[in-house]
Amino acid sequence: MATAWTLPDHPKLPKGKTVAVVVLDGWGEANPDEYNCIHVAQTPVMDSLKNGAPEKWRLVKAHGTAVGLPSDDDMGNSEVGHNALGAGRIFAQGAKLVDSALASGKIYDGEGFNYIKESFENGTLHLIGLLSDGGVHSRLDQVQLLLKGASERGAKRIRVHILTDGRDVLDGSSVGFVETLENDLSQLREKGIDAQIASGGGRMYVTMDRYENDWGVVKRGWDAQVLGEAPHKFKSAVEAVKTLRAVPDTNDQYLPPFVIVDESGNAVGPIVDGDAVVTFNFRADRMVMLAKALEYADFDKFDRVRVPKIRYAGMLQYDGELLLPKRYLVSPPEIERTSGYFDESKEEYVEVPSDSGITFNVKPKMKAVEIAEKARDAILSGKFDQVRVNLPNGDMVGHTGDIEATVVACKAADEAVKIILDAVEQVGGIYLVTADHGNAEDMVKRNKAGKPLLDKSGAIQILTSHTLQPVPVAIGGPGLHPGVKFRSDIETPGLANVAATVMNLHGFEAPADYEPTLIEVADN
Ligand SMILES: O=C(O)[C@@H](CO)OP(=O)(O)O
Ligand SMILES: [Mn+2]
Ligand SMILES: [Mn+2]
Repeated sequence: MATAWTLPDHPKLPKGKTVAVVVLDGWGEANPDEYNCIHVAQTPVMDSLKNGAPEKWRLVKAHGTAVGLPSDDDMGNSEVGHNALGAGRIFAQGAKLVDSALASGKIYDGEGFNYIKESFENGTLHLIGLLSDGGVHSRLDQVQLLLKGASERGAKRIRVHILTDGRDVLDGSSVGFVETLENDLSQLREKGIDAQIASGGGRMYVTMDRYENDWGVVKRGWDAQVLGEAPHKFKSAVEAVKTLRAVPDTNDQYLPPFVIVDESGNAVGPIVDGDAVVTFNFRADRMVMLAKALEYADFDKFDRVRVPKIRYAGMLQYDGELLLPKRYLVSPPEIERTSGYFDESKEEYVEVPSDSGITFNVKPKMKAVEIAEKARDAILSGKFDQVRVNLPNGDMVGHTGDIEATVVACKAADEAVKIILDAVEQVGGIYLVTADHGNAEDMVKRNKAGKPLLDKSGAIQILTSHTLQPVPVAIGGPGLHPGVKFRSDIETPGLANVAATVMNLHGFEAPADYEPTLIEVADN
């Protein structure tokens, strides 16, 4: 059925104003202290927006159930935050869909599981993914349930290929996750199932690259997982992670690839013809490159050396347009009628490539100025009704855990906002500034009372991850109708309320099933 895209006119707000939607990545609101890099940094532009509270500045939820995650203990992330921003409604996201499918057992009735199950009799089941309870890309408890479910349904030989995290969870937590998994696998072995960890590596250095930034990352994983080859060989994964972490300047995110070998030095779990493979991340962006390597017959991104004939399924389908992978255990959320990409002839996408091969604390300003100048030019061109821009600094530098660098990053993002708002001013436009989730506003792990936690050596525990904090939404600009202000009757809005708000700023009413707009227009 053709979708009707026509929106009703807004009864009071005019059309034709250029609207700039600025999304600050990893920019939440938290108590001002020394671990709040946004507070420590000089951010005069964002500070002045905040002075517009409560009518022109407010907070919205960017985590948990407000963005379709299983619980309010789940921090926000880019995928779910941008989905809520674009969809204007709350759809259950990957994490939640997998939870439901596992709880109901439906995951085992689906086409995807039945497909891989064919290999259980004579082949090995390989599980590849991020070993963590971060809940951004994957969750350990889901892997544990899948191991149990698959072994109860005939998997006799299982190999797990782990990627250590340290980005959504504390650095150093890899050891505990590996110990937990080893314990589960040894229980399976007691039941006569040949189950072991076969390979591993840190997520940012092995396998989980994204946007085709560096295929070398995926190749390192391929060599270990498929070919059974890696520079480091260990008898056990606990030993591997402990030994590799002891090398100065290493961390969970960047552990080098390793394989587990048997008494004779042979890799215990290369992927061979007849095996089944499941990539257990539910989030797509950092698994889709491996999915291509596993599934495509024609593939020229690196030399795969040996391409095993396998039955492969993703936890979810990672790319709905490429239908990749063809088989998957759980169907991804069906998000329709979004305010996102729908007409190539009317939209232009510009990517300013990030520096590659560095950790962003080395260059915390990133390409903020370049990005802001592109946005400025787009606004000044008069060609676009809406210019949407993402400023990555707070998040990408926040993930490094480097507090000083994150302060520099926040200042750079603020300066970029200034360039964009100045352009809005020049064209008589409107701006809406928000963020997709928190990160830079809190760089330390805290106890329930909010006190920073110390590690054994008395140092603070650095928080590299996103947070549970709300994010700001600010509106303004010379084109904003003078009567527009934030409503006070929506008590706990979230990112999903932003889409209807933006539609109003363009002079339209949002579809009835969208989450309500944040603004009202006072008569004057
Ligand atoms: O880097 C990533 O993959 C995630 C954290 O795991 O961050 P974001 O959601 O901001 O992309
Ligand atoms: Mn983000
Ligand atoms: Mn992030």
